[in-house]
Amino acid sequence: MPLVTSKEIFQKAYDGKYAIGAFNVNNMEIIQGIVDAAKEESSPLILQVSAGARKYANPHYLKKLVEAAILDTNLPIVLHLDHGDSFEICKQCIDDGFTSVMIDASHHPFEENISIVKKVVEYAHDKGVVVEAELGRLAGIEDAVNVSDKDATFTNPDEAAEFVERTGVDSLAIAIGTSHGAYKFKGEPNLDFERLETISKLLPNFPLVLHGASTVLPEFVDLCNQYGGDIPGAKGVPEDMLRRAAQQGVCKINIDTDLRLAMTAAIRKSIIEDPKNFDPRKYLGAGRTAIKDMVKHKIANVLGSSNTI
Ligand SMILES: O=C(CO)COP(=O)(O)O
Ligand SMILES: O=C[C@H](O)COP(=O)(O)O
Ligand SMILES: [Zn+2]
Ligand SMILES: [Zn+2]
Repeated sequence: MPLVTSKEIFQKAYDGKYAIGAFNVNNMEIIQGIVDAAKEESSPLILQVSAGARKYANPHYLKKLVEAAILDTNLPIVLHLDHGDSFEICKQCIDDGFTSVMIDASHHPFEENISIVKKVVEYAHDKGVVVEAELGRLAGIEDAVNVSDKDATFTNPDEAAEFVERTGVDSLAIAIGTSHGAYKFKGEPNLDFERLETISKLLPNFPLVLHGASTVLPEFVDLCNQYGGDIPGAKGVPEDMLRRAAQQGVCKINIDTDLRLAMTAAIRKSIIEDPKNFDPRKYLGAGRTAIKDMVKHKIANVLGSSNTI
């Protein structure tokens, strides 16, 4: 099966009130862990590549690894650019065969965001590629940019409706209180579900996207810390809030931090518990299994996309 766009997958998810996981990929073990999990769960999948991942792994390697994953599994896989910050990087990925790109011009003023997104939409749609944009601004670390809490802004529902209408974008990332990374809340976790409800009412039958949606499961933070890590006070979005969001028009849920924590915990544990080992396959293999288990858990127990192919 060739790579697919998210169009039909999102429509089914919207109607079925579940969400598709968009998982960040950076190397072979991460890709294999995610894809094996989706295969066992019979779930569609979005593999997303950030600019940082392209820099780390070399775009050609990542593309070929994703192609290998399809050969191996026959799964419907969307290859998506995460947080493209310019028309140029979106064009590059479209020309490289990505089936979906995110143009994140959310740090620009409203009108400028619209005109950058329109340009990407025009180029992408012409080539059968779908586009995600962002309105409002999440706090946390995105590539090299650290958005402070005071610079973060929630999505304005009326602007969201106007933005979608004027850009022709296929999906929209919204800011309702999530943030990137492992430190999402200082106090009790809280998302603005009223705002989400208003946005989804103004945009019926339109797929919304939730970034910064890792749960930061305490057992994995504890495991990292138990084996020499130093990750104090990490906190994420509770799983029941993600389930609730999936009922309200959120069709794509972005997860990176939870994979990083699971893989790091497993590798730390493997290295410490087996000090005589110096074969990378042992600890990277443990990391890959941890990714697979985490993704299976997400698909089956949080996103609800098992057996939807
Ligand atoms: O939104 C993300 C990637 O675009 C990832 O979010 P997390 O840091 O919560 O995993
Ligand atoms: O949005 C952020 C993702 O977690 C990607 O992170 P990265 O830019 O460090 O690859
Ligand atoms: Zn952003
Ligand atoms: Zn993101």
